[in-house]
Amino acid sequence: MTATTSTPPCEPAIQVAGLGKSFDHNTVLRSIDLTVPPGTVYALLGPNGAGKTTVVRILTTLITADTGTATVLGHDVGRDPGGVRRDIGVTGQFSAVDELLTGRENLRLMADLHHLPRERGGARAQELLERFDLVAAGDRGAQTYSGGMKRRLDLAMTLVGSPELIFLDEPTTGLDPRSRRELWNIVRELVDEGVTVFLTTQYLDEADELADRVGVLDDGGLVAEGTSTELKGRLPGGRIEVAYDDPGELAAAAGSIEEATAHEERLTLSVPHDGSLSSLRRLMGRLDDDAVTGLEVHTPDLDDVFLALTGHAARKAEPAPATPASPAPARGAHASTGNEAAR
Ligand SMILES: Nc1ncnc2c1ncn2[C@@H]1O[C@H](COP(=O)(O)OP(=O)(O)OP(=O)(O)O)[C@@H](O)[C@H]1O
Repeated sequence: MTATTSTPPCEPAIQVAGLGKSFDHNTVLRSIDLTVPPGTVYALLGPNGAGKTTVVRILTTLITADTGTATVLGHDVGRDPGGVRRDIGVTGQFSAVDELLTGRENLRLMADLHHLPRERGGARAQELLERFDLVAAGDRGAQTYSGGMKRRLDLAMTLVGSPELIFLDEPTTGLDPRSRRELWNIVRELVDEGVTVFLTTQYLDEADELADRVGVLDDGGLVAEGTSTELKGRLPGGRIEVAYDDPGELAAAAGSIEEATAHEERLTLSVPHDGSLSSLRRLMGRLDDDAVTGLEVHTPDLDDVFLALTGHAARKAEPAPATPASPAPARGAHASTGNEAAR
């Protein structure tokens, strides 16, 4: 499957400026700005209640913003919601899968909603069952599926219409580690095919693994934005520890690398490091192979970044039971697929 690309290559897939939203007197989003280039993954990272789903709901035209502007694939979300809905796919926190139908029937239903001719719809369902490793289970009722299988089917249903941009709202919450990895691989494949992905997550490792850019949302404000490496690079504390056997060699190295600190008692040299491969390479080029006995890279992780930026911890991946705790809403409930948005 290849995503159709109607957006000119240089135009951002998503462009948001000054987006604000309040519910009654509760200000949920305060002037959010962000840009997502086509064919990339943007992760909106934040704890429960930060406002992530509200951003997704505005960008997918389910609700309107109070202030600011947003364009999605060139369509203004306020003036041309139909254009947005036509070109996107959305997989929400609650599954759109109808458990009374088989996997194949769910996919065919989506194909019907996209007005695919019958034969084409059948072929598309088969193609997606194969792609999502659901062929063996395709003719079984979806109520017999594991949490990971349901999530894969849900995403497959979103892809029936070959959207060029997909929104994934907390795609792996509640999945076990293996199912999370499977889903990550699927997301990577989609991006390789040119699909743009906007995902929300509470998981630092998910943002780290998947995203080209990460926006850190806390209490309705974007407190930082950048690549995962850039965000980590903002923190002091990244360093490379180089070990020696010979105090003379250590002293010589400390003399030649001015930003380094020698720890004579443990025979190590500590060199500040921004976490990039290039700075590691540069340092390696300056070390004497014969003198060095070991090397360790200490890099701050996104958890450190989050704590430093917000003053509180985000959530670490914690495998939950494979079956989602919440029942699936009836078909037609909000924010399950792009097609839902279109109805
Ligand atoms: N329709 C609504 N009416 C009133 N308040 C709402 C509504 N939708 C969201 N909120 C409030 O907005 C805030 C942000 O909610 P949102 O669902 O966007 O957060 P989130 O970051 O997606 O959280 P989670 O990770 O728990 O899904 C919360 O305080 C929530 O109670």
